[in-house]
Amino acid sequence: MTERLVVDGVSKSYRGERRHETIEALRDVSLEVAPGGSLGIVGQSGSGKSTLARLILGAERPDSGSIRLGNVRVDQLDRRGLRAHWRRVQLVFQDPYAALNPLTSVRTALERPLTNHRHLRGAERERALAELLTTVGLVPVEQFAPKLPHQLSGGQRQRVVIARALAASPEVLVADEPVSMLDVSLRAGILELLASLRRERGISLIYITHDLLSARVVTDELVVLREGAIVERGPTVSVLRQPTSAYTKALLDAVPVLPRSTQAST
Ligand SMILES: Nc1ncnc2c1ncn2[C@@H]1O[C@H](COP(=O)(O)OP(=O)(O)OP(=O)(O)O)[C@@H](O)[C@H]1O
Repeated sequence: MTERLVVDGVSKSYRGERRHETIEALRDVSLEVAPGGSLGIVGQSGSGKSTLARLILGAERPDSGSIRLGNVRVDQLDRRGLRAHWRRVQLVFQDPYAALNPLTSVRTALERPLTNHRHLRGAERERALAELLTTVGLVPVEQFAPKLPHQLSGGQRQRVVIARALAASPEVLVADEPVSMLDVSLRAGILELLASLRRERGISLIYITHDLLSARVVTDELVVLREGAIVERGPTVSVLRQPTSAYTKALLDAVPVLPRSTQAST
Protein backbone atom coordinates (compact mmCIF):
# COMPACT_ATOMS: atom_id res chain seq x y z
CA MET A 1 0.00 0.00 0.00
CA THR A 2 1.27 3.46 -0.87
CA GLU A 3 1.55 5.87 2.04
CA ARG A 4 1.52 9.63 2.38
CA LEU A 5 4.79 11.52 2.04
CA VAL A 6 5.06 14.55 4.28
CA VAL A 7 7.91 17.07 4.15
CA ASP A 8 7.52 19.40 7.10
CA GLY A 9 9.45 22.63 7.60
CA VAL A 10 12.65 21.34 5.98
CA SER A 11 15.75 23.51 5.66
CA LYS A 12 19.15 22.56 4.30
CA SER A 13 22.30 24.63 3.90
CA TYR A 14 25.65 23.93 2.34
CA ARG A 15 28.97 25.61 2.85
CA GLY A 16 29.79 27.76 -0.16
CA GLU A 17 33.11 28.00 -1.94
CA ARG A 18 34.04 31.29 -0.36
CA ARG A 19 34.94 31.51 3.31
CA HIS A 20 31.96 31.87 5.64
CA GLU A 21 29.60 31.58 2.68
CA THR A 22 26.44 29.59 3.32
CA ILE A 23 24.09 28.46 0.59
CA GLU A 24 20.56 27.99 1.80
CA ALA A 25 19.50 25.27 -0.63
CA LEU A 26 16.10 24.79 1.08
CA ARG A 27 14.28 27.16 3.43
CA ASP A 28 11.39 25.93 5.51
CA VAL A 29 9.88 23.76 2.79
CA SER A 30 6.65 21.89 3.55
CA LEU A 31 4.70 19.72 1.14
CA GLU A 32 2.67 16.53 0.96
CA VAL A 33 2.07 13.86 -1.62
CA ALA A 34 -1.06 11.78 -1.03
CA PRO A 35 -0.94 8.04 -1.75
CA GLY A 36 -1.06 7.72 -5.53
CA GLY A 37 -0.83 11.50 -5.88
CA SER A 38 1.45 13.53 -8.11
CA LEU A 39 3.45 16.61 -7.32
CA GLY A 40 5.56 18.69 -9.63
CA ILE A 41 8.53 20.52 -8.14
CA VAL A 42 9.41 23.34 -10.47
CA GLY A 43 12.11 25.97 -10.42
CA GLN A 44 15.15 27.27 -12.20
CA SER A 45 18.60 25.78 -11.86
CA GLY A 46 19.86 26.13 -8.30
CA SER A 47 16.39 26.54 -6.76
CA GLY A 48 16.82 23.44 -4.58
CA LYS A 49 14.91 20.79 -6.53
CA SER A 50 17.57 18.10 -6.49
CA THR A 51 18.41 18.83 -2.86
CA LEU A 52 14.79 18.15 -2.00
CA ALA A 53 14.92 14.91 -4.00
CA ARG A 54 18.03 13.77 -2.10
CA LEU A 55 16.37 14.49 1.24
CA ILE A 56 13.20 12.59 0.26
CA LEU A 57 15.38 9.66 -0.77
CA GLY A 58 17.17 9.84 2.55
CA ALA A 59 20.52 10.28 0.77
CA GLU A 60 21.07 13.40 2.91
CA ARG A 61 19.54 14.71 6.08
CA PRO A 62 17.88 18.09 6.54
CA ASP A 63 19.34 20.60 9.03
CA SER A 64 15.87 21.02 10.48
CA GLY A 65 12.34 19.80 9.82
CA SER A 66 11.15 16.27 9.15
CA ILE A 67 10.34 13.93 6.29
CA ARG A 68 7.87 11.08 6.77
CA LEU A 69 6.66 8.29 4.53
CA GLY A 70 3.67 6.87 6.36
CA ASN A 71 4.93 6.65 9.93
CA VAL A 72 8.61 6.25 8.98
CA ARG A 73 10.88 9.23 9.75
CA VAL A 74 13.03 9.27 6.62
CA ASP A 75 15.38 11.88 8.10
CA GLN A 76 16.26 9.57 10.99
CA LEU A 77 16.86 6.28 9.19
CA ASP A 78 19.96 4.22 9.87
CA ARG A 79 21.69 2.24 7.14
CA ARG A 80 19.32 -0.69 7.40
CA GLY A 81 16.27 1.55 7.42
CA LEU A 82 17.59 3.32 4.35
CA ARG A 83 17.84 0.05 2.45
CA ALA A 84 14.16 -0.61 3.13
CA HIS A 85 13.34 2.99 2.19
CA TRP A 86 15.17 2.69 -1.12
CA ARG A 87 12.86 -0.08 -2.09
CA ARG A 88 9.84 2.09 -1.35
CA VAL A 89 11.15 5.23 -3.07
CA GLN A 90 12.89 4.89 -6.41
CA LEU A 91 14.66 7.55 -8.42
CA VAL A 92 14.47 7.97 -12.17
CA PHE A 93 17.56 9.83 -13.25
CA GLN A 94 17.88 12.61 -15.73
CA ASP A 95 20.46 10.93 -17.89
CA PRO A 96 19.54 7.47 -19.19
CA TYR A 97 22.99 7.21 -20.79
CA ALA A 98 24.79 7.53 -17.47
CA ALA A 99 22.21 5.56 -15.47
CA LEU A 100 22.76 2.28 -17.31
CA ASN A 101 25.94 0.24 -17.32
CA PRO A 102 27.04 0.08 -20.97
CA LEU A 103 28.15 -3.55 -20.60
CA THR A 104 24.95 -4.78 -18.96
CA SER A 105 22.03 -6.09 -20.98
CA VAL A 106 18.47 -4.98 -20.32
CA ARG A 107 17.78 -8.45 -18.90
CA THR A 108 20.62 -8.26 -16.38
CA ALA A 109 19.80 -4.66 -15.42
CA LEU A 110 16.28 -5.76 -14.49
CA GLU A 111 17.10 -9.19 -13.01
CA ARG A 112 19.27 -7.62 -10.32
CA PRO A 113 16.57 -5.57 -8.58
CA LEU A 114 14.02 -8.37 -9.09
CA THR A 115 16.40 -10.69 -7.22
CA ASN A 116 17.66 -8.23 -4.61
CA HIS A 117 14.44 -6.42 -3.76
CA ARG A 118 11.78 -9.00 -4.49
CA HIS A 119 13.79 -12.20 -4.09
CA LEU A 120 12.45 -13.60 -7.35
CA ARG A 121 14.18 -16.39 -9.24
CA GLY A 122 13.62 -18.74 -12.20
CA ALA A 123 10.27 -18.69 -13.95
CA GLU A 124 8.78 -16.20 -11.50
CA ARG A 125 11.55 -13.71 -12.20
CA GLU A 126 11.18 -14.31 -15.92
CA ARG A 127 7.47 -13.53 -15.71
CA ALA A 128 8.15 -10.36 -13.71
CA LEU A 129 10.81 -9.27 -16.22
CA ALA A 130 8.43 -9.73 -19.15
CA GLU A 131 5.74 -7.86 -17.28
CA LEU A 132 8.11 -4.93 -16.58
CA LEU A 133 9.23 -4.62 -20.19
CA THR A 134 5.64 -4.80 -21.37
CA THR A 135 4.61 -2.11 -18.87
CA VAL A 136 7.21 0.31 -20.21
CA GLY A 137 6.40 -0.52 -23.83
CA LEU A 138 9.56 -2.43 -24.74
CA VAL A 139 7.90 -5.22 -26.70
CA PRO A 140 8.36 -7.82 -28.05
CA VAL A 141 10.15 -8.71 -24.83
CA GLU A 142 12.51 -11.27 -26.43
CA GLN A 143 13.73 -8.56 -28.78
CA PHE A 144 14.58 -6.03 -26.05
CA ALA A 145 15.77 -8.24 -23.16
CA PRO A 146 19.20 -9.12 -24.68
CA LYS A 147 19.98 -5.59 -25.88
CA LEU A 148 22.83 -3.47 -24.54
CA PRO A 149 22.22 0.25 -23.84
CA HIS A 150 24.02 1.41 -27.00
CA GLN A 151 21.61 -0.66 -29.09
CA LEU A 152 18.68 1.38 -27.79
CA SER A 153 17.43 4.90 -28.51
CA GLY A 154 17.44 7.52 -25.75
CA GLY A 155 13.72 7.06 -25.17
CA GLN A 156 14.07 3.27 -25.00
CA ARG A 157 16.93 3.64 -22.50
CA GLN A 158 14.81 5.85 -20.30
CA ARG A 159 12.10 3.18 -20.46
CA VAL A 160 14.66 0.64 -19.19
CA VAL A 161 15.59 3.03 -16.36
CA ILE A 162 11.90 3.34 -15.46
CA ALA A 163 11.43 -0.45 -15.64
CA ARG A 164 14.41 -0.87 -13.32
CA ALA A 165 12.89 1.58 -10.85
CA LEU A 166 9.59 -0.33 -11.03
CA ALA A 167 11.33 -3.66 -10.41
CA ALA A 168 11.44 -2.88 -6.70
CA SER A 169 7.63 -2.32 -6.63
CA PRO A 170 8.10 1.18 -5.20
CA GLU A 171 5.40 3.32 -3.61
CA VAL A 172 6.96 6.57 -4.78
CA LEU A 173 8.83 7.45 -7.96
CA VAL A 174 11.02 10.53 -7.87
CA ALA A 175 11.67 11.56 -11.47
CA ASP A 176 14.37 14.24 -11.63
CA GLU A 177 14.21 15.93 -15.05
CA PRO A 178 13.48 12.54 -16.68
CA VAL A 179 12.98 13.93 -20.19
CA SER A 180 15.31 16.91 -20.33
CA MET A 181 18.08 14.97 -22.08
CA LEU A 182 15.77 13.32 -24.58
CA ASP A 183 14.92 14.47 -28.04
CA VAL A 184 11.79 16.62 -27.99
CA SER A 185 9.97 14.04 -30.12
CA LEU A 186 10.45 11.35 -27.43
CA ARG A 187 9.45 13.37 -24.38
CA ALA A 188 5.67 13.07 -24.55
CA GLY A 189 5.88 9.26 -24.70
CA ILE A 190 7.94 9.08 -21.49
CA LEU A 191 5.71 11.58 -19.69
CA GLU A 192 2.62 9.60 -20.73
CA LEU A 193 4.27 6.46 -19.39
CA LEU A 194 4.90 8.10 -15.99
CA ALA A 195 1.32 9.34 -15.89
CA SER A 196 -0.04 5.88 -16.70
CA LEU A 197 2.07 4.24 -13.96
CA ARG A 198 0.42 6.48 -11.44
CA ARG A 199 -3.07 5.88 -12.79
CA GLU A 200 -2.74 2.14 -13.17
CA ARG A 201 -0.46 1.19 -10.30
CA GLY A 202 -1.25 3.88 -7.78
CA ILE A 203 2.41 4.85 -7.48
CA SER A 204 2.93 8.37 -6.10
CA LEU A 205 4.94 10.56 -8.43
CA ILE A 206 7.27 13.43 -7.68
CA TYR A 207 8.23 15.09 -10.91
CA ILE A 208 11.13 17.53 -10.79
CA THR A 209 11.57 19.91 -13.67
CA HIS A 210 12.46 23.41 -14.79
CA ASP A 211 9.87 23.00 -17.53
CA LEU A 212 6.49 24.08 -16.22
CA LEU A 213 4.52 22.92 -19.21
CA SER A 214 5.75 19.35 -19.05
CA ALA A 215 4.45 19.21 -15.47
CA ARG A 216 0.95 19.57 -16.86
CA VAL A 217 1.12 16.09 -18.40
CA VAL A 218 2.09 14.23 -15.23
CA THR A 219 1.10 16.19 -12.14
CA ASP A 220 -2.08 17.33 -10.41
CA GLU A 221 -0.30 19.65 -7.97
CA LEU A 222 2.68 21.94 -8.28
CA VAL A 223 5.07 23.70 -6.00
CA VAL A 224 7.31 26.38 -7.41
CA LEU A 225 10.70 26.77 -5.74
CA ARG A 226 12.81 29.88 -5.85
CA GLU A 227 16.16 30.05 -4.07
CA GLY A 228 15.11 27.20 -1.81
CA ALA A 229 11.71 28.55 -0.80
CA ILE A 230 8.25 27.71 -2.08
CA VAL A 231 6.86 30.80 -3.79
CA GLU A 232 3.69 29.26 -5.18
CA ARG A 233 1.69 26.07 -4.86
CA GLY A 234 -1.64 24.72 -6.04
CA PRO A 235 -3.37 22.55 -8.60
CA THR A 236 -1.17 22.36 -11.71
CA VAL A 237 -3.90 23.66 -14.00
CA SER A 238 -4.54 26.74 -11.84
CA VAL A 239 -0.86 27.56 -11.39
CA LEU A 240 -0.32 27.37 -15.13
CA ARG A 241 -3.48 29.33 -15.99
CA GLN A 242 -3.33 31.93 -13.29
CA PRO A 243 0.06 32.08 -11.62
CA THR A 244 0.05 34.39 -8.62
CA SER A 245 3.77 34.93 -8.14
CA ALA A 246 5.84 37.08 -10.47
CA TYR A 247 8.49 34.35 -10.49
CA THR A 248 6.07 31.73 -11.85
CA LYS A 249 4.86 34.21 -14.44
CA ALA A 250 8.44 34.80 -15.52
CA LEU A 251 9.05 31.04 -15.76
CA LEU A 252 5.96 30.68 -17.93
CA ASP A 253 6.96 33.60 -20.13
CA ALA A 254 10.32 31.93 -20.69
CA VAL A 255 8.68 28.81 -22.16
CA PRO A 256 9.19 28.73 -25.92
CA VAL A 257 5.99 28.14 -27.84
CA LEU A 258 6.52 25.16 -30.12
CA PRO A 259 4.48 24.44 -33.20
CA ARG A 260 1.99 21.68 -32.34
CA SER A 261 3.56 19.18 -34.72
CA THR A 262 6.78 19.06 -32.67
CA GLN A 263 5.13 18.72 -29.28
CA ALA A 264 4.16 15.08 -29.15
CA SER A 265 5.37 11.79 -30.47
CA THR A 266 6.21 8.38 -29.02
N1 LIG B 1 26.57 19.14 -2.04
C1 LIG B 1 26.50 20.46 -2.19
N2 LIG B 1 27.49 21.26 -1.75
C2 LIG B 1 27.42 22.61 -1.88
N3 LIG B 1 26.38 23.25 -2.46
C3 LIG B 1 25.38 22.51 -2.93
C4 LIG B 1 25.37 21.09 -2.83
N4 LIG B 1 24.23 20.62 -3.40
C5 LIG B 1 23.55 21.69 -3.81
N5 LIG B 1 24.22 22.83 -3.55
C6 LIG B 1 23.78 24.20 -3.82
O1 LIG B 1 22.44 24.32 -3.36
C7 LIG B 1 21.65 25.07 -4.28
C8 LIG B 1 20.50 24.22 -4.77
O2 LIG B 1 21.01 23.19 -5.60
P1 LIG B 1 20.10 22.06 -6.28
O3 LIG B 1 21.00 21.15 -7.04
O4 LIG B 1 19.20 21.46 -5.28
O5 LIG B 1 19.21 22.93 -7.29
P2 LIG B 1 18.37 22.44 -8.54
O6 LIG B 1 17.14 23.27 -8.53
O7 LIG B 1 18.20 20.98 -8.50
O8 LIG B 1 19.28 22.85 -9.75
P3 LIG B 1 19.55 22.08 -11.14
O9 LIG B 1 18.24 22.17 -11.90
O10 LIG B 1 20.65 22.85 -11.76
O11 LIG B 1 19.92 20.67 -10.79
C9 LIG B 1 22.60 25.51 -5.39
O12 LIG B 1 23.05 26.79 -5.08
C10 LIG B 1 23.73 24.51 -5.31
O13 LIG B 1 24.92 25.07 -5.78
